[in-house]
Amino acid sequence: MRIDILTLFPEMFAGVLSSSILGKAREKEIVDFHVTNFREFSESKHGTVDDTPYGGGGGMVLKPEPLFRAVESMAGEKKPRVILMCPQGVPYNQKLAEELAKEEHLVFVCGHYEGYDERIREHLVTDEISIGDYVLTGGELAAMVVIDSVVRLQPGALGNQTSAVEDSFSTGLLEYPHYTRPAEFRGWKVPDVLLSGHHANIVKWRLKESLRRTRERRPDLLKKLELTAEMKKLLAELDAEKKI
Ligand SMILES: NC(=O)c1ccc(NCc2cccc(O)c2)nc1
Repeated sequence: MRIDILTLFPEMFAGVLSSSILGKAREKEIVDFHVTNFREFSESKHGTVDDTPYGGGGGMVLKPEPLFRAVESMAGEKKPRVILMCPQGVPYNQKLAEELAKEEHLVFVCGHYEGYDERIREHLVTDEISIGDYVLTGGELAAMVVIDSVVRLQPGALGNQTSAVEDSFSTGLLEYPHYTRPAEFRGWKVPDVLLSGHHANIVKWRLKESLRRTRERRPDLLKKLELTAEMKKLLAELDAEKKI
């Protein structure tokens, strides 16, 4: 997978793209990152990339031509998904991460709050994505969030220890509680079932705890789920426990 990032602050990406899972994915050639300062594509000798808005008003607007030239310089044989990170975008979630993870080439456009010339939205960008209802100084941090969640889904990215399949959200439920050694820490014990070695009971306990946690913290997620018979049975058990 090739990922291009268009930004005025390329230095922001150095650490993130060379650390941890993203760094390893790059070394394993699972992903090929290219960070470009789109100021290099400005036609003016001063590298101007924004200008005052037609119709007056404060702030500056990002000019279309540097971004159009930058994207056109990197388009390969297939037209890439050109993603604009902005608060007005489609709310990002794991489902969209899984969709983007299937793409061969993604281009992220990271702009700053001044705003974008509408022709960028209308004729260059294929997707507008928001990572949440809040405003950041620029699209860079939002792009890093999307890139992280997409690259970790690439085959081979997580190594064989972990798998993205059991993640929260991939099952549609929140994760069950995790424990590791010691079996008792300051008097706080690991649930016996996890020490029992009884695999079927452990699987059942984990599903029940995921259901408990999801029902408590994110009932909205539970509503969206197609409940299996097993899940309905466990939810009924949780209800019965609550009544005791
Ligand atoms: N929630 C987000 O994904 C998000 C994305 C970007 C951003 N800031 C840059 C920007 C870019 C464009 C318009 C605009 O209004 C702000 N802030 C928040």
